[in-house]
Amino acid sequence: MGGERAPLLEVTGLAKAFGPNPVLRDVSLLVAPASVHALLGENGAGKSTLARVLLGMERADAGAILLGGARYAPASAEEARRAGVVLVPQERTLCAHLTVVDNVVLGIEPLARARLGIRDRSRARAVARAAIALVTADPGRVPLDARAGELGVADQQLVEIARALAQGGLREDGRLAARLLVLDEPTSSLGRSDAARLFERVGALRDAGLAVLLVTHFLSDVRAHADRYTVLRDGRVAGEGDPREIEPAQIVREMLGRALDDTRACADTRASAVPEAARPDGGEVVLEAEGVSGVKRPKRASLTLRRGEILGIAGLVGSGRTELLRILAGLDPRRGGTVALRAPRGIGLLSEDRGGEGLMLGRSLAENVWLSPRAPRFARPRSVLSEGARWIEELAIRACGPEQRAGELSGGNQQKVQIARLLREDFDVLLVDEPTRGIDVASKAQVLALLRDLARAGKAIVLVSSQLDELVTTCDRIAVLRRGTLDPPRPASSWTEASLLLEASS
Ligand SMILES: Nc1ncnc2c1ncn2[C@@H]1O[C@H](COP(=O)(O)OP(=O)(O)OP(=O)(O)O)[C@@H](O)[C@H]1O
Repeated sequence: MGGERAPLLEVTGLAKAFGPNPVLRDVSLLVAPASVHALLGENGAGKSTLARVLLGMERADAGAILLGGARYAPASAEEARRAGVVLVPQERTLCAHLTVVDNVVLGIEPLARARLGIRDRSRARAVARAAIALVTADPGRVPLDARAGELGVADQQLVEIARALAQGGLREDGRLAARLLVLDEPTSSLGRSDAARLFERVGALRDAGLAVLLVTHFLSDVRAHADRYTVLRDGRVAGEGDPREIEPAQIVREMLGRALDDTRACADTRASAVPEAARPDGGEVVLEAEGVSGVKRPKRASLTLRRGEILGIAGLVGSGRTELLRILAGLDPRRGGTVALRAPRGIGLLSEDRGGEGLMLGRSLAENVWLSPRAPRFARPRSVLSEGARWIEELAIRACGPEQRAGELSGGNQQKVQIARLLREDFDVLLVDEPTRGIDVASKAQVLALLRDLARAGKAIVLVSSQLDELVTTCDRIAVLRRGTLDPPRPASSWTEASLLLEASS
C-alpha cells in the first residue's frame, strides 16, 4: 500500500539514551502515507520511546526525521499535534464523568469569544460529531451527550481515537488533518469481535489517507491488518518487511534474536504433569461463591475453586469479569450471595489497571515488589533492594536495577513487577485479571507457564483473559460470564476458542 509513494515519515539514524543506557540505536524507518505500519518488539525494546520521540514527548540524541519531506523535530506534544502527529495511548485517558463531546474537544475547545475564553458549544459539538463519524460506521452507538464512563470499553477506545484525530485537526468538511496516528496496543483490552470492529475503522482511516503506526504484541493482528512491519530489538531495527510475506516464526525470531522454544509447552504437558492430588477434583476447596451479585455486575455468579486448579473466566468486555474478581477479593461491595474463603495465606488480585491501582509509578521497582499490607513496617533498604534484584532475575524484568522507578519501565516490564509482588506474597488464591496484557510473546509464554507451575504447587487460580486461546491452553476448567451471569464451568478440553466466543456472545 503506497509502497512507491514518497514516505510520509522518514526516520534516519535515530538514537536516544536515558543516562548511560542506550534505548534507541541507529533506528531508521519509513512509513508510507495511507498505510498501517506495525512496530513490534519485546518488552523494553524501545517501541514506546520511538513513539514518544515522534510525538514530541522525548528529544532524540541523534538522527533526523522528515515528515512529509520536511524536517521534523517536535519539541512538545503540542508541536507534534500541530504537525498532525497524534497518539492513542494504551492506558485510557478519557475523563469518565465528562461527555463524549467534552472529551473529544478537551484541550482544543473552540472558542466563541477568544478574549473572554467563552466556549463555542455548537462548534465543539460539530467537531465531536465529525470526529466520531470517522471512527464508527454507526455513530448512534456513541451518543455525544453520554458520559464516557457509561460507554463500554470498546466504544471508549473509539472515543479515544476520535479525540486523537480531533486533536490533530479536522477540516471544515470533517476530513482529517492528522497525518500520522500512533496506536499503542489498541486491542489489548478488547475481545476479538471488538478488536475486529476497531481494525475495520483503522482500515477506513487508512483508506482516507491516514498513516497509522501500530504498536502491538499481537502478531495475528499485524498479519491481518498491517501493510509493513518493523521489529525493534534492544533499540535497533532487527527486521522489517511485508508481514503477509513473512512467516510469524521469522518475525518472532527477529524479536527475540532466537526461536521461541515452545509457547504452548505448558498447555501440552498439562494433563500428564499435574499430580493427581493437585487435580481440580482432588484438591481441597479454598474458595466458594454462591449466587454472588455486585452493584451493577455480576448479576449471579457461583463457583467452587480447589487447590491446584486454574479456573478460567471468559466473557466479553463489560460482562462483569473484573467486577466479579474484585468482589471475590473483597475490594468491591457484594450486593447478594455468599463468599467463603478457606485459605490461610489469603487471596491476592492482579489488577488489570496497572498504572492506576496496581503500581506506585513514582516509587522504585524494589519498593513496588516489597510493599504490601503484610510487609514489616520497618525494612532495611538493603533487604528491599536485594528482594527487588531477586525478582528482576526470576522474571527476567528488563530494568537498570531494583532502584529504577516503576514508571520508567516499559509497560510489559511494569506488568512483571506487579506479578512479582503477587508471587512474593505467596497467597493461596490468586485472582489474575488480564495477566498478559501488554507483554511480549516470550514473556506471555513465561507468565502462563508460571501460572501452571503455581497451580501445580497447590495454589488456586482464577484467570480472566480476553485472549481465549490463552484460557483454552492454560486453564483446567472454564466458565463463561454472559451479561453478568456465570454459567457452570466445563473442562477446558471441551472448549475451543470458537466455542467460547460463541457462548460468550450468545
Ligand atoms: N524516562 C525513562 N528513564 C529511564 N529509562 C527509561 C525511560 N523511559 C524508558 N526507559 C527505558 O527504555 C527501555 C525501552 O522502553 P520502552 O518503553 O521504549 O519499551 P517498549 O518496547 O515500548 O516496551 P513494552 O512493550 O513493554 O511497552 C526500557 O528499558 C525502559 O526501562
